[in-house]
Amino acid sequence: MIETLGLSKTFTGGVEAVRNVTMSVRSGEIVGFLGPNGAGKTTTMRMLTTLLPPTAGTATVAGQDLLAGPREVRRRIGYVSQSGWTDPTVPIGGELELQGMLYGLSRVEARARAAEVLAMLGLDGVRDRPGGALSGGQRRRADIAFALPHRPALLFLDEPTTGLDPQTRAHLWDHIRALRDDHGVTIFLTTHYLDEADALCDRLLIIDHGEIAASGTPAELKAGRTLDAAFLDITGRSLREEAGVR
Ligand SMILES: Nc1ncnc2c1ncn2[C@@H]1O[C@H](COP(=O)(O)OP(=O)(O)OP(=O)(O)O)[C@@H](O)[C@H]1O
Repeated sequence: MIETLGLSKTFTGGVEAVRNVTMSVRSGEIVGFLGPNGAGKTTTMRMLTTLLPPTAGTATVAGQDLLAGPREVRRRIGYVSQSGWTDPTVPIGGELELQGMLYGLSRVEARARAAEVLAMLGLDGVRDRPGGALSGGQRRRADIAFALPHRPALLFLDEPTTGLDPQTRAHLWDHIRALRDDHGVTIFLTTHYLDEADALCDRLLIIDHGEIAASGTPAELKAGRTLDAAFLDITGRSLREEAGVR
């Protein structure tokens, strides 16, 4: 579902945010992309979602060449950024219908698809509420709903559970699992919560200083340690942002 070869991004000014990343994500997996602050997670995700051009390397995303067919890639993926898309002032059901029409559905189809997506995420009861009148967990699920009207095969989630309480996070994991189990959506997500990575993900990729530092199932990476201990063994203990490392 995702194959990259030597994917790299150097920003103007010389910051090598992503260096020579070669990785793969198989269809039907939930893959967690972990790394310290500034490691290159969001930059990688923005390249894979066509929002940022790579400076080197190639990638195939959802069966399409990223560089040759970015529009085709966009048709086949959904992306939820850290800040989300939900407008606090607009009722989510109507907004979802509009999104569906933007993706080329007729009004009738868009209404049916909006109802389907709201049901998938347990939001049927709040379809007439504006984003600002939703709880934190409902709001994050609405953010995900806005990435689904066009039935993407692959969903990118950038820190989907940041700021949610433990109960709400666990509830969101159930919805993310159901997207994969019941609707066949492959999931690629970033998180700083290692308990979440352990509980939710089939496989983990750890990026550090722009390079893949480790990959494997949670059990393989842990190898008898906690995932926190494994993460610190792999990425070291130096602070990143304060130290201005790069
Ligand atoms: N537009 C930009 N111009 C210059 N440097 C950038 C730009 N965007 C990101 N960077 C730098 O690239 C590096 C990787 O940033 P990125 O946002 O990909 O990290 P991250 O792993 O997502 O971090 P976090 O966990 O804090 O969200 C950092 O050093 C960051 O400062």
